[in-house]
Amino acid sequence: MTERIVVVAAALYDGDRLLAARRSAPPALAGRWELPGGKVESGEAPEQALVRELREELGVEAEVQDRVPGEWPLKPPYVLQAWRARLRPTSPAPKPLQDHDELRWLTPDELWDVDWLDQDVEAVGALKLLRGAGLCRYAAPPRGATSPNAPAPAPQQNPPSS
Ligand SMILES: Nc1nc2c([nH]c(=O)n2[C@H]2C[C@H](O)[C@@H](COP(=O)(O)OP(=O)(O)OP(=O)(O)O)O2)c(=O)[nH]1
Repeated sequence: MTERIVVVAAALYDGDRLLAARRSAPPALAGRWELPGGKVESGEAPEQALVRELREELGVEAEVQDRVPGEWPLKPPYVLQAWRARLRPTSPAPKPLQDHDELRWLTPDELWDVDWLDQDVEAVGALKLLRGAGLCRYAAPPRGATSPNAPAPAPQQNPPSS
């Protein structure tokens, strides 16, 4: 059986803004947006791989937090996993040093404004499953929509007074 190789991706937050990175290569993926990260190397823990990839690709020092529930198959033998992360207070700001040609910090309302890679649509949709204030506004895009916007949550109904 072929070995599975995990690609780790960061849901890197600054407050409630999520970092999206536009791929510059390979040609088939260039121009599409992803959560930055890369392949876990032999002997590496996923969290270590993510810190390394974020340092190499963006020049940042990141702290990896909790895992985003789920796992998304890529071209075999790769599978995508995502982790919530944030910048360490002393970290430089991210720059597109490797593999990317543009970065965007997306507010919750802008989350679906970029053309995510197919599996990232699933991964970004799963961010709503994370615990944490503000994140409950994230929702998966409607099926078939090309540039969906996450709907605002329904206003909370007050219970009827008796
Ligand atoms: N990093 C990353 N890769 C993703 C995502 N979604 C997705 O389909 N992929 C694909 C693109 C690539 O085919 C593969 C990861 O390759 P990569 O080029 O980022 O990995 P790497 O930095 O370790 O690359 P390399 O050493 O092989 O050059 O997974 C995502 O959100 N983040």
